[in-house]
Amino acid sequence: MNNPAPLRQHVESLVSQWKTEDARTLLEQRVAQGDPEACGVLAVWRCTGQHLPRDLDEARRLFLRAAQGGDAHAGVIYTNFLAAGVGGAADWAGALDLLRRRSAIDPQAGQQLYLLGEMALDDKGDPAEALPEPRIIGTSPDVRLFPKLFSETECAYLAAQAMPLMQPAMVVHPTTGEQIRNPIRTSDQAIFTWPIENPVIHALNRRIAAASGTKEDQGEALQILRYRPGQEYKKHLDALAGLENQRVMTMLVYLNADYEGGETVFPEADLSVRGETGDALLFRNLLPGGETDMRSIHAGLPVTTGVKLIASRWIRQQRFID
Ligand SMILES: O=C(O)CCC(=O)C(=O)O
Ligand SMILES: [Fe+2]
Repeated sequence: MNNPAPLRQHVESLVSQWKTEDARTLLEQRVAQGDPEACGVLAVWRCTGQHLPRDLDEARRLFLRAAQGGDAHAGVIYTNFLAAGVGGAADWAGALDLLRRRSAIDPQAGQQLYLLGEMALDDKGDPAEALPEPRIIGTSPDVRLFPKLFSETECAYLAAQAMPLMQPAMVVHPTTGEQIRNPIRTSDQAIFTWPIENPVIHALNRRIAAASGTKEDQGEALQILRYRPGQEYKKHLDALAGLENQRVMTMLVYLNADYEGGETVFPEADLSVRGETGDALLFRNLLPGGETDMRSIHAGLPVTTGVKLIASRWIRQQRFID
């Protein structure tokens, strides 16, 4: 009988001895024999680009095969890829169908179906009804606030999903492009990368895209930021020097309001914003000609009491592949 655990252990042990080629050959042999465990491991390698060139299409096929062989975790990732069109065409109806089937045994799937049922969505997962009209907060830079873009339930859901994933927030190093710790940004963050961007998070990303007049695939992964007392995001520009596909806009959604301090401020424009739960702040980081708008410099002031939670999405000029 096939016992999957030893394969994973064997592969890990080969990798730790720098025998990655042997591990890869073993996995590929087992994949050829239809071993779901091997499909699951290789899918993760293909998805992350660890040990093998990254290939999202191949990752998606392997997650499906692993799922068909009974790997529930691979099934979750496959559903997420299908909903968001990662590694192949999007199939929103197909993803909902998989969620429905899983909901019999997986409360997370049931919760997602409930939240999606509360949203008015079209057959692609886009908002089917008009979004709140934005209030213009400033014109240079362009800053607008969409009251209640997310419901209280959606905000609470994002916060709950993010909590177990919280890690110290990073910034991009200006010359190497690496993610580094920096006292400019002392909050914690959780990032909903593609494998964990479930259909609810995807539908919220589509709502952000619709409100900002952009395509969903221009957005970087949605991040949840948590600021405890004293934590802040010091003055910075979201546009980064040297990016070819620049961060044209930023959308911040306030997930709660029971804290003090923590305003989002634009010192050059003399603006200070404090959203209610579900309010979304959209601002432009670039001038119409594409250069960085230095007036878009902004900060999240230190929280003084309570905990501030926001969702943040940096939106690129064109399709963004992480
Ligand atoms: O926390 C805030 O209010 C600002 C967050 C921010 O600037 C960002 O996520 O880029
Ligand atoms: Fe920012």
